[in-house]
Amino acid sequence: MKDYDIKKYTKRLRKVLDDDRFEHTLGVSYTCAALAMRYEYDLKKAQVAGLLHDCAKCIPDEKKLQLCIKHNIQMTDVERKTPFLLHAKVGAFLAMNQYKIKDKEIIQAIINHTTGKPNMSLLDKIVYIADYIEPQRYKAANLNVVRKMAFEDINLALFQILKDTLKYLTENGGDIDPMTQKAFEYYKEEFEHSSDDVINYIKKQQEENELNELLPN
Ligand SMILES: Nc1ncnc2c1ncn2[C@@H]1O[C@H](COP(=O)(O)OP(=O)(O)O)[C@@H](O)[C@H]1O
Repeated sequence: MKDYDIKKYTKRLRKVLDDDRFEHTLGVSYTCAALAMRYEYDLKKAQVAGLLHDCAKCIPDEKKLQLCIKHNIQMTDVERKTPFLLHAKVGAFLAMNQYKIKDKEIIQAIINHTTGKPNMSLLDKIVYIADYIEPQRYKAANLNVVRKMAFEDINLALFQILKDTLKYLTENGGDIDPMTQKAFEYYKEEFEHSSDDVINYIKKQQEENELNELLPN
């Protein structure tokens, strides 16, 4: 197994992230580890990917843009207009160059953690989902359902998060990176009956008397 110095990464992150982001980062890392246990993925790699996913989050937008130009990191039009999205690519760059991460799956998972993408790897899915469900999160739609679903059917949980994120972004205006829509379409095709699956899943939970308030009668 590769040697990842989790203590050292954590120490550095404590310095470069604000308090809330640091707490979120720890939550994501532990949730990644829990999902990795469930889906038999390498625990250390999942923890490291979770730990580093937001390592560029507290860099000001202007600086992120400069770093992309300086290091020839390709930007899409949406990223140029909405530079907070660049924390994913800049984070992957820092993971490689400052944290000396060489593992391609970890780097890819950092790149994909904000928008998702079609045909995500298991680690991509673990980080993307952990970012949404980690214990400190409280605002997103259907959180209780998705938290449980994530440990029962990872693809269904992924699909539901993509769907709820697109709904949230559409309702709240602003630019939407088309990659999330592409990811949604990809997984929608993969489960032709996925909407039914999600509704059936929620109904089952209702029958178990756990989540009564989530569906209209
Ligand atoms: N396709 C997209 N286009 C624009 N914004 C997006 C897209 N997907 C996700 N976001 C938004 O990007 C923001 C940052 O996401 P993320 O990287 O997960 O950081 P955070 O941990 O702050 O939520 C979130 O508010 C999310 O709603």
